[in-house]
Amino acid sequence: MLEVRQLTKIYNEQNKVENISFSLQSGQCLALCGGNGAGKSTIIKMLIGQLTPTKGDICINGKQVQKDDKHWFSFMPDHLQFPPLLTGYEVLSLFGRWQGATAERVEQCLQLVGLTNDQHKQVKTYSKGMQQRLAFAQALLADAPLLILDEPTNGLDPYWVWEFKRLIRTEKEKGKAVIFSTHMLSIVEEIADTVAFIHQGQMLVYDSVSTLCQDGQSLESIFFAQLSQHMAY
Ligand SMILES: Nc1ncnc2c1ncn2[C@@H]1O[C@H](COP(=O)(O)OP(=O)(O)OP(=O)(O)O)[C@@H](O)[C@H]1O
Repeated sequence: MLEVRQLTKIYNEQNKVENISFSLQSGQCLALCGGNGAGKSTIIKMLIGQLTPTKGDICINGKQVQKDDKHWFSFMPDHLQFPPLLTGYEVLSLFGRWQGATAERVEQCLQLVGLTNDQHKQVKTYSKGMQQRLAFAQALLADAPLLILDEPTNGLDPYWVWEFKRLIRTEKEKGKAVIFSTHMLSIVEEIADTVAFIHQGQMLVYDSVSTLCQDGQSLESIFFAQLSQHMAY
């Protein structure tokens, strides 16, 4: 459903993301991995139309995506600032109104992320993990074919990381495609079908997780091996 070709953003000579190509089918999950400053958020910002690519194509079902064409994805940013005085329920209802979600869907999403009991508390009283779960609920509201999540497990405790993985599997079973960025490679091994390893704006590895890990190697050891090869030049 999604085809990305030669996606490039040149901020300046030192800071750039170049020639990123990948494809994604419905029901599949792609993880974007890489160190700090590798280029993951830049790729995501180009996908969601927040940054104009220097060059490259983004196509959905064979058609080039236009800058303001947003109905094909739901997005969870890495930092989502909520109005602090509103309750969780009020925040999600607002997002629901913008996205055309029903009141029932709002309640369903609050329940999926475990915030039903806290829905009438002001967001300023939420912990970091609770705010992160509210941001995830916001991305689940709409019925878009692709979920794009920027570091969705930041601040989640082990139980909610486990729940996040379960929810993503459910979205995949419903036919949703998922792209997420993360530093947590164990999560990638468990829920992603393909992985792109970005280093200094270049895609060093792009392959299926099962192929990469077929000899029992972990993604961590595979990526470190790639990194040391790359740094040796
Ligand atoms: N607006 C900008 N102007 C210039 N350079 C930028 C800009 N935004 C990001 N960069 C640079 O582009 C590169 C990629 O940054 P990006 O935020 O995409 O990395 P990331 O992989 O998401 O990092 P992290 O894991 O730390 O969030 C970095 O070198 C960064 O300094």
